[in-house]
Amino acid sequence: MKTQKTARTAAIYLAVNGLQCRRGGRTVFSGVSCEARAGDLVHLVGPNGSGKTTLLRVLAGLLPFQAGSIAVDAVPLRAQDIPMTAAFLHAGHQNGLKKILTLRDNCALFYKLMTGETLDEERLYKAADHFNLSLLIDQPVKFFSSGQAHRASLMRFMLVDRPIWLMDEPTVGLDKANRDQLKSMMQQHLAGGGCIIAASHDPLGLPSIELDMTRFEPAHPAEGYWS
Ligand SMILES: Nc1ncnc2c1ncn2[C@@H]1O[C@H](COP(=O)(O)OP(=O)(O)OP(=O)(O)O)[C@@H](O)[C@H]1O
Repeated sequence: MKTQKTARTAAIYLAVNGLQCRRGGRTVFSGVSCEARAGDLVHLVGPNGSGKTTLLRVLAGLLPFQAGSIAVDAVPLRAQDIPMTAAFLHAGHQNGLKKILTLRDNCALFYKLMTGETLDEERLYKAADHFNLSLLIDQPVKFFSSGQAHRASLMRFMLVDRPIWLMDEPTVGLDKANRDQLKSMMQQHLAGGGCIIAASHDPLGLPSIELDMTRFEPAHPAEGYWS
């Protein structure tokens, strides 16, 4: 097994400056500035529609931005760099699991796509055990409950090593035991020098820097709506 390079160093530093994003012909936010260093958890808060998911998707390179800059360790990300950046791992509302495949095959596919390498059993079971999914490893994901599928999505953070985690509502649908497992996974990542940007209406139960997205809403939020 080739050892994955550990990208987590004390140097990791995400700087977002004056970011603006327009969707559907209207400005969702402008002037978003924040920074996260090794060990920082940035908690995005704000009511429905305030732009939390949009910001995470912009950082993940899934949506373009119209003004401002994103830099990792002082290296600015240009639009064309973002899909290939090794810095981020994003989990959005959609879990990205192939329903017809087993959990094992989903993880192997994800790992191959992210690293180009073959997933080994030790890494697979370590992540599955953490979210109590080992007994389901050979089940097609279509038979999973929503909480099990969400845990399957979360366990992928343990499969690959990316310094900056982008998590959209990571606690949703988790029972108490699995919320604790999520918290310990996040804690380990932060202690290892990673950083996390997480959108959540729930408290995350960890020390965090709060970023209230309502600060960046346009002055006339209805401008540009279809009706
Ligand atoms: N595909 C889209 N096209 C155009 N506008 C969109 C699209 N998806 C979302 N929006 C708009 O972007 C704004 C921000 O939405 P976003 O999903 O980022 O909010 P959020 O803070 O994550 O909300 P929630 O708490 O409900 O998850 C909303 O006003 C929404 O209407």
